[in-house]
Amino acid sequence: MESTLGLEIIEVVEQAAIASARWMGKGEKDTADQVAVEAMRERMNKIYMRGKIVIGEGERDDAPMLYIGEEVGICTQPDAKEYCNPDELIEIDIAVDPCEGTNLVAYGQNGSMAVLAISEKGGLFAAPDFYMKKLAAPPQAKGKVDINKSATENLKILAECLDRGIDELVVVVMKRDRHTDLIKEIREAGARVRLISDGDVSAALSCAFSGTNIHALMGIGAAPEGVISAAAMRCLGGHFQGQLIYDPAIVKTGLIGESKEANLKRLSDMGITDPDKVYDANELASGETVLFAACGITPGDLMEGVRFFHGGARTQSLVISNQSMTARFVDTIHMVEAPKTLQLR
Ligand SMILES: O=C(COP(=O)(O)O)[C@@H](O)[C@H](O)[C@H](O)[C@H](O)COP(=O)(O)O
Ligand SMILES: [Mn+2]
Ligand SMILES: [Mn+2]
Repeated sequence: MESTLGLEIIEVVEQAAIASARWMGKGEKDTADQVAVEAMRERMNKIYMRGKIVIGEGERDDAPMLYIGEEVGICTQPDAKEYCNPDELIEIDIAVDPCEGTNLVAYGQNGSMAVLAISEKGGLFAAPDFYMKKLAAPPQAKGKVDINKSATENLKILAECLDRGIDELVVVVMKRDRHTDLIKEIREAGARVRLISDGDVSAALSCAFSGTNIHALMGIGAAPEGVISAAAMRCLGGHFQGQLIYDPAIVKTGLIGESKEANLKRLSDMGITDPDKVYDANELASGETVLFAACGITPGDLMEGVRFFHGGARTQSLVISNQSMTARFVDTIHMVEAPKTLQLR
């Protein structure tokens, strides 16, 4: 599945990132998101593939593009019969977040990216738009830290695995009221906390790379982003666990506004029999083939943001494959017209 797909999806995230970056710092989060969605979809529909969106835009708000269930790829288009035989292609599932960190883009802050994950049909957990309690950590701690343990215990384990003191650990936590106790506990255990306003995919991913000075992600973010993070962490051999959060009282925000009972019913209707199950990366991204691609919109810990210049733009992306066992950083110059200069770095 992946030989040319791995290359094409770089362009998919690049185009989304470039489109969104034009709205960087303009205070218009919806536009920054919408243009990324349009650009991602347009480029995706040029790929010779039979894809279906399993994690996409607005599960419940009737999003017009990249909605869950939308078929994407040139072979799913109305005139497809003219140039491709869909029966020759395997069906693939796609999870997208064309603008992960819309607030970050709108306010010119670091850490936003265009991102997607791909697997064969059924290879990605079709998470509902619920919250997810997450624990991400470097490969050395895989299977040793545990989301069921306290933050204090996990920090002790992490320090041992990384052969450093707890005071030499940095944990990323989203700055939310629901994390007040967690932040207190991490600080009391001796570790340092890096609070982020948005963008926990970038934080999870950063745990897999030493040199980012990020050693764990703890706390509750969105479930779809958890699946996308898990896809990358599975390929990178990092630790990732996620547990769905369905009780509005725990998250203390309006996103899952219904009652706990209604949310439990919704999970049961989806066939989720154990709502409290802790999923690991292999379960959230269980496919034989898993591909992940991201392109920085604003600068981040792993990638540069989009930089525009006269006649073009420069992007940095990351494409990860569990088949070729590669994590490839791709630096691209996009030439809209002949540029006056092309800078080497
Ligand atoms: O920050 C995020 C926003 O993503 P997006 O809407 O695509 O710009 C994500 O990384 C978070 O995982 C998540 O969506 C968030 O924690 C849920 O929102 P909130 O209720 O504000 O915590
Ligand atoms: Mn997001
Ligand atoms: Mn988004």
